[in-house]
Amino acid sequence: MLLCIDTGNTNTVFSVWDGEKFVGLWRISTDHRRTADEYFVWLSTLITLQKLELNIDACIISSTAPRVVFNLRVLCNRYFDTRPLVVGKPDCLLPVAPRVDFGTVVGPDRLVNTLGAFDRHGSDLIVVDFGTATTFDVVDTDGAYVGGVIAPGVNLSLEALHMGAASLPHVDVTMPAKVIGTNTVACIQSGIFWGYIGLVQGVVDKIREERERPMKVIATGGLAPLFDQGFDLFDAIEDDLTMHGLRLIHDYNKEMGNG
Ligand SMILES: Nc1ncnc2c1ncn2[C@@H]1O[C@H](COP(=O)(O)OP(=O)(O)OP(=O)(O)O)[C@@H](O)[C@H]1O
Ligand SMILES: CC(C)(CO)[C@@H](O)C(=O)NCCC(=O)O
Ligand SMILES: [K+]
Repeated sequence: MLLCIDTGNTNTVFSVWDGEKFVGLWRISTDHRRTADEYFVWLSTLITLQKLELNIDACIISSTAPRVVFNLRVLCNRYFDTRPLVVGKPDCLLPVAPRVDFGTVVGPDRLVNTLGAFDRHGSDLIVVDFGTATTFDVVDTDGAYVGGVIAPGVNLSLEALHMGAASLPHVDVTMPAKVIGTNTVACIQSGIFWGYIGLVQGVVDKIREERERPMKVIATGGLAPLFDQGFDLFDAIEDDLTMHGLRLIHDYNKEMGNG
């Protein structure tokens, strides 16, 4: 069975592919100080609680936080007796290479998302990920990542308002009933919600204009459903896109006789 690990800047998600489906999905906050032993105690407790019989014999990691990888590698070596594939490292093969400026290190989450989305939806895609950052990844006809857009994430923007302005409280994002807020919280919620609707719509339109062709929009990340309430922004929402991409990359490496 394959253990897939997706480390974002805020959360790290673990899931296991049993050969037919993903079993279990476990989320822990990202912290580079967490040791292999800590991960294992946490993970094995949850696996036991769910009465799952897991035989992990392969691991793949995507991490947007480079410092976290060391301890995740130790986890895979020590507790699962395997050498993990790490997306973005030279010894992890990708079905198609990204086409970006020389020397650019593309976020591994973006590479994984684009490969996952290309497998399910074919070419000419815009993948929108509502994570710590809100990213737009453009997928070309051959499935290659050819660039995109990085904007601050929704929760990061809310946090920044609270941090930077003494009288603004911390607010959770929701869809406000009206655009014009009549109290501070409603004003912030409106700014964030309608601001991001406008951001997504505007960026998608601009990308389509620049590419001069129709492009499907695939959304992923915890907040994607919130921004889809009746606005027709996305052709599909897939909460398992990153896990799907990780599994594909693992299978591809196996096919190529790598690891
Ligand atoms: N209504 C909501 N308001 C605030 N946060 C929400 C809401 N719904 C979901 N979330 C958050 O979305 C997150 C899940 O999203 P996701 O895993 O895509 O991104 P992340 O963990 O924040 O970022 P990263 O992947 O960069 O670490 C959860 O942390 C959850 O708290
Ligand atoms: C943009 C984030 C933070 C989104 O998770 C991540 O993909 C990242 O750190 N990327 C590196 C820079 C780039 O993708 O061009
Ligand atoms: K993510």
